[in-house]
This record gives sequence, C-alpha cells and structure tokens, in this order.
Amino acid sequence: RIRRYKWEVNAEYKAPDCFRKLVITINGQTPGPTIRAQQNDTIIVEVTNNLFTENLAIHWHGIRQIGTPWFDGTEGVTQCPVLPGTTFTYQFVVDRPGTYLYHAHYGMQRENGLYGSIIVGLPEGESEPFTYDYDRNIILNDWYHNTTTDQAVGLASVPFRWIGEPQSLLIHGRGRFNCSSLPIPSSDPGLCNASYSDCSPYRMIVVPGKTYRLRISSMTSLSALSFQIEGHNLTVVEADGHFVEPFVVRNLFIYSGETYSVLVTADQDPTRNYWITSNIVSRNAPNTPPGLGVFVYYPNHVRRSPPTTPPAAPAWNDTRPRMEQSQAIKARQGYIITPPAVSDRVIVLLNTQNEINGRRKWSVNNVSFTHPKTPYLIALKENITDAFDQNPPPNGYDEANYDIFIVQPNKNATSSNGIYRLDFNTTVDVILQNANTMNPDNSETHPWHLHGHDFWVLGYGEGKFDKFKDAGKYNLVNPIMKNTVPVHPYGWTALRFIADNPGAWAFHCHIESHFFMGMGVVFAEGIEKVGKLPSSIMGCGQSQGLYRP
Ligand SMILES: O=C1O[C@H]([C@@H](O)CO)C(O)=C1O
Repeated sequence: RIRRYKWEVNAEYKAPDCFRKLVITINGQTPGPTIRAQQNDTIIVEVTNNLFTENLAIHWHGIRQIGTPWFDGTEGVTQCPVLPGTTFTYQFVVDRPGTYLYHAHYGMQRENGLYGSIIVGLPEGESEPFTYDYDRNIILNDWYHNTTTDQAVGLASVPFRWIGEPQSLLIHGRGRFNCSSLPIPSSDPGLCNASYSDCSPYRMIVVPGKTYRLRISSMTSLSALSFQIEGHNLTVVEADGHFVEPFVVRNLFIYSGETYSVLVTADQDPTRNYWITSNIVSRNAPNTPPGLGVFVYYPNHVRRSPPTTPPAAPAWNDTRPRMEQSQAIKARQGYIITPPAVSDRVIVLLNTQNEINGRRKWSVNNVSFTHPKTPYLIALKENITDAFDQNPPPNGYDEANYDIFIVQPNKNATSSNGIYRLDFNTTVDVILQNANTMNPDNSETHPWHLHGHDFWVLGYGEGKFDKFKDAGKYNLVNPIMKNTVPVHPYGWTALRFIADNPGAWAFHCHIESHFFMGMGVVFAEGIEKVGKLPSSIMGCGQSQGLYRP
C-alpha cells in the first residue's frame, strides 16, 4: 500500500502554552499530522517549504531507510536543505511495526514545533502479544519562548549564553505558562492570555474499566521527563518499536527521541478525573511548571478539574530510579532478536563539555562535530574527497589517565567533520562514556539517537566503563533493541549494532543545543552498495550541478 501526504510547512503565530510565539506548523498543526500505516507500506510525503527565510529538512526518526538512505532527512548528512518556496518529496518504506516520530533536522528547527508521530500497525491478521480496547498517542515536549535564532546565537557567542530551562512543558502540544509571571508587563494584551484555546489542557477521555494502549513519545529539546497518570499503573509493553517484557511503573522516565507504549486501565474511582503530569528530571528546573493534562473518566465533564493537587515528581537529582528503569527494559519473550555473541570493533565515545577558541562546545573524544557544506552521503558516493576531513575521529580516549569525575584540566578541544567508516556487515560496539561537565560536580543525561539502525542495549553502568569487568556482564540473552538510549550522569551505556545498512548515518545527542554544540558523530558503511542518488537531495556545497536536469 502507498500512503501519500501533502504537507505545507508554515510559520504561524500560536500560543501552545498561552504565550504567543512564532511556531512552525504542518498543514496548520503542531504537533503535525500523525502518519498511520501498516508494516511494509510505502510512505510518500510531498513537503512544501513555505517558510519565508528558512531552510528545512525532515527526519523520519526510527525508520531505518533500508535502500533509501537519501531520504533520512538529515541536513548535511543525507541531503541538502529544502529551500524556501520549494517542494521536496520523501519516499520510504515503514518496514517494522511500532511507534516512531518525525521532526525537523535542520539546525535547532525542531523545537519550533515541527514534529509528529508515525504509527505503524502489524500486517492484517497479526496481532500484538497484549490486548487493549483503544489506542491513543501523545507527544511530550518542552517549550521556549525565544526563537531558535536567538538561542543559536547565544550558544555560539563569546561569552557563552546558555538557553536555560524551558518556560513550560507541553503534553501533546498544550501547556500552561503563568502569564502573570512575565517579568515585564506587556503593553501587548495579546502576548499571553490564559483563555487562548491553543493552551487548554490535553484531555484524554477514558471509559471506566477499559484498557488503553497509550503511545508516549518525547520530543523535548532539552528536558528528561517523568510522566505519570495520577493513581494509575503503567505497564510498559513497547520501546522504540520493540516489544518489551512487561513491567509496571508508577511514573515513566522518558528521554528526548524515545517512544514507549504503556497499557493503562481505567480502574480507579470513576466519579472523578485524574491528573496527567510531566516533570523535568535530571536538571534542576524549579521555575518550569509541570506539564498538566487531565485523564477524564466518561461521563464526567471534561472541564472538571481533579480534586487533588498534581502528584509530586521524583527528585530531579535522584539518578537511581532512572538507572533502574533503563535496566528493567528487556526484549519480550518470544520476540527476542539475539545479538551476535562478539563484536568486530569497539568504539568508545567519551562525552565532554569543553571549549574551542573560547567558545563552549560538546565533544566526543575531544572532537566537536561540525557539518560539512556537502552532505556526507553525496560526498562519499561521488568520491568528493575534499568535501570533509578524511581523517577519522579517535576510536576512544585515554582511559587510563582521564578522570571522568572532575572538570577536565585541559578544556581545549578540536573541531572536525571527519567520520567513522565501518566495514560493511560487521558488528560494532559503542560504549557511551559520560563525564563531568565544565561545572564542578555536574554530569548530565544525554539521550543518544542512531539513524539507520536499531541497536541492542547490552548494559548500563555507573562510573568509568571497565572493558574486562563490565563487558563480561553484558546482557546477550534478551537485550532490548532501540534507536535512542540515555547515558546517565557519570555513567556508561553499551550498544551493539550490525553495520548492514548502506549509507551515512548520524549518531548524536538528541538534545537540540548539545548537537548544535558538536555532540555527535557520523558512521558510514557500504557506500559502494548505495543506489543512484536522487537529484532532489543535491544543490549545496560541491553537489551543485550534480545530476541536475
Ligand atoms: O550545554 C550546556 O551548557 C550549560 C551549562 O553547562 C553551562 O555552564 C548546560 O546546562 C548545558 O547542558
């Protein structure tokens, strides 16, 4: 089956949290329209960029793009940007059932509201290994009032101007900023108004006794979240498109770029409604109000507020329950894809914050990532060897001498657009190693997202990864496969994947500002097997004139 979409991307004024702001919409909506398909369907999306002055690229997050690496939608890696006033057509197959996302992948454009869900159902006649009465979908987000240009300029300036914590949290595109907390009373009465319909809370209406499959995704630009439905258990059954051995949580920790399905039964007192909440964890954000929605028991009035105060969130700096949830996520019995027992190559990626020429950056093995002008996929396929640094970045760091628990004494890093070339069909282990930032006693959570592949999550740990002790404890029995995974503060995360998808693939921190500041790498494999590139991805850097009609 072919599913066709025509999307008009526009800049518009909206007030998702009651504060009026320029946002980017698809066909007038943010979050954008949900793509619903069945496994093996072909999706065709004709995107018209109606932004007056901004380029565009849309990434299909969690879709591996097997055979279509040029439609991954990653500006600078797999395509040139879509220019204002032009139309670009993406075409790809959704080859796995599950919950996925799409979002802008050009600069920090995603956080202006250009995101949405992709829900892929099983083929006719097949069913999930769990039952539910209804299927619902929500995307969680954080929200800033300034523009991405403002943020980017601050991040790239000397002195460094950090973006700070978000002004609000959105539940399916709706949040609530307290207009009376604006620092300067505005002479513009339309700037912030609690009665705007854009910011009426998200309400999920449930029938008492019924069970809901709730698909929950995070598209935050910065925040790690704790999600809960007051008084209700959540049974986790899916993560990033893979079935999970079910486990029950009261609150679900979710990091930017992750998707989960939970089962929730409306089994509480049906005479009242309940809070749905999202709260920031892992960062101290006392001024960001929680995201609030309402879990409405039919036939109670949808506008009836729960009689309680919203439930409290776990302490922001308590890493332990987050580590425990990560470790609890295992592949479901009967759906286990066993990883290869050994790997051909191990790449250790140390994440640090540092400086280049006085500018604050994030680096991997002391190299801060920059994009080349010619997208990698085009440069590699067309053998344009001066398009980017041909020296690969380091395979690891000085493990014996680097102390991950202190502010590093030598803060200087280098920048490069070099990439890791992986031998086709080999098994690659990646160890994400976290460390102290440039502030004493501070280490952050980073959700890393891999394009073009799912990986097995072999283990998480605290402190410095020990290749003898820790690698011996890998879970090779029932590891979950994911496309996005956190590395916890001062911790490590071990992944394994097979480099079997010809193309050039970004692997990066899903925090917008961190990737912007250099926290990412690119893997390339099987370039000789990549088919003829479509001319629509060309036009920038040294690809000008290539295949042009
Ligand atoms: O990249 C970042 O910069 C700030 C802070 O470290 C600046 O001092 C912060 O919290 C980040 O995540």
